[in-house]
Amino acid sequence: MKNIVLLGSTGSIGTQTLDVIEKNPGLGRICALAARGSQLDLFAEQIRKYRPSIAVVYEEEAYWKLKQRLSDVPTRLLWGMQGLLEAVSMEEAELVVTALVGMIGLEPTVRAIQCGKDIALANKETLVCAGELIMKLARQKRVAMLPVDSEHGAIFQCLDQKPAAAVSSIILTASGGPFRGKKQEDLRAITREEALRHPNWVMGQKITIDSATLFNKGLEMIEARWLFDKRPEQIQVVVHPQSIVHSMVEFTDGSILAQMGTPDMRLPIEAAIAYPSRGGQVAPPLELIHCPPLTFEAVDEETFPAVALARHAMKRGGLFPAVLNAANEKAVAEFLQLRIGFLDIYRRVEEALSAFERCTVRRDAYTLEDVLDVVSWVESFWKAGDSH
Ligand SMILES: NC(=O)C1=CN([C@@H]2O[C@H](COP(=O)(O)OP(=O)(O)OC[C@H]3O[C@@H](n4cnc5c(N)ncnc54)[C@H](OP(=O)(O)O)[C@@H]3O)[C@@H](O)[C@H]2O)C=CC1
Ligand SMILES: CC(=O)[C@@H](O)[C@H](O)COP(=O)(O)O
Ligand SMILES: [Mn+2]
Repeated sequence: MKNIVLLGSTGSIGTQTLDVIEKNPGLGRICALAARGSQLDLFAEQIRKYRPSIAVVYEEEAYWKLKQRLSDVPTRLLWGMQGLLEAVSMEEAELVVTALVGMIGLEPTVRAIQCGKDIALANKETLVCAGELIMKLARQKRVAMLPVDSEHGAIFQCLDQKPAAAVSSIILTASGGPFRGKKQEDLRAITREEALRHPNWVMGQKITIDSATLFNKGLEMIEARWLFDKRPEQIQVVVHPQSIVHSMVEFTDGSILAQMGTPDMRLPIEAAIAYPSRGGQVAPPLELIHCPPLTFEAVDEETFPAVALARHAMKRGGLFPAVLNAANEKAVAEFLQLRIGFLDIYRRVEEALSAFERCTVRRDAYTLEDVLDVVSWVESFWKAGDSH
């Protein structure tokens, strides 16, 4: 039984994590919950049900509302970044599930590792922005980095106990998203609703748009590079529209190991929390006889330039992946607010990378503060773009 801090408990990964724990009573005990504060009814209900020692709501206004509503509950309520940092540092915590969305997860993840807590990592943006720094710290602190992202969970299982020198490449599978088979002209008038309709997974809005642009796969390439300590050239992507093979590892002898399962996030969530054991059945098993044919095809990088942009940032290294990620976060938020079109997401990320190229010298080593400065740099870059 692990004592778990769950950051982002009201989201898609957060609610599925709670479902996994409920279905496996021996797996874990919730000692802290955190959310932003946009779904106060659900968050209050979770606090009443799990009675964590600490509950954090990021927004101050939401905190005051919650404090009134939960005056009869012994849970300590906190707010803001300070609250998140306090939750991940709590003495009793053993495992932190990072299921919040975006770069906001960076500081709490770093603090959790500094405090020696194992990490079940869903929040891929943190590794994209600061993977080198985070993995180095995790090695120093002997902290386990357990991937929740379905592809990385699959690779983690394929790599188990294999010597690093025997691995030639990592093959990430991509569903291809809702617009697979379309050309650039078709993407010009894509609506928000069309982009939010993922063919295989029901997820939060930000990652669903990332899957539609294929930036999700770009971010996952960088996530895999750091999690599994591989060179950029060793990370490949193949489109697999059925999302049944969750990813693969190719070995030096040409043999490929794949991990398969129904497309249900409760499986990788459970594998991460239960590691090194395996939990009970939390999702419908894969019935091979009823599976659709499993197909594989190349990524159309001309129509979907996200993979090439991410590969460029990954090879460039240093703070470039943080720029890619921060610019993508801004662009997706604006697309969701109907302020920019679908193709503008690629344009804005590309412009941010080019502008960063012109204004900085390459720095291979960077600090957490440098990464946070990149967020401010992207903010200013954005404002300058808006005023043109
Ligand atoms: N959903 C999926 O199937 C998968 C998701 N991932 C990754 O997991 C992460 C979470 O994704 P997903 O669950 O889809 O996202 P959702 O948008 O569904 O949920 C995000 C969660 O984070 C919380 N949150 C957001 N900002 C803050 C903040 N500042 N402080 C505290 N909590 C905050 C939200 O709280 P509130 O409800 O109050 O806004 C919510 O609980 C992402 O990094 C995503 O890329 C990876 C693989 C699959
Ligand atoms: C479930 C999960 O891990 C998502 O990251 C998923 O992989 C998105 O699908 P795409 O392959 O379309 O990006
Ligand atoms: Mn994924």
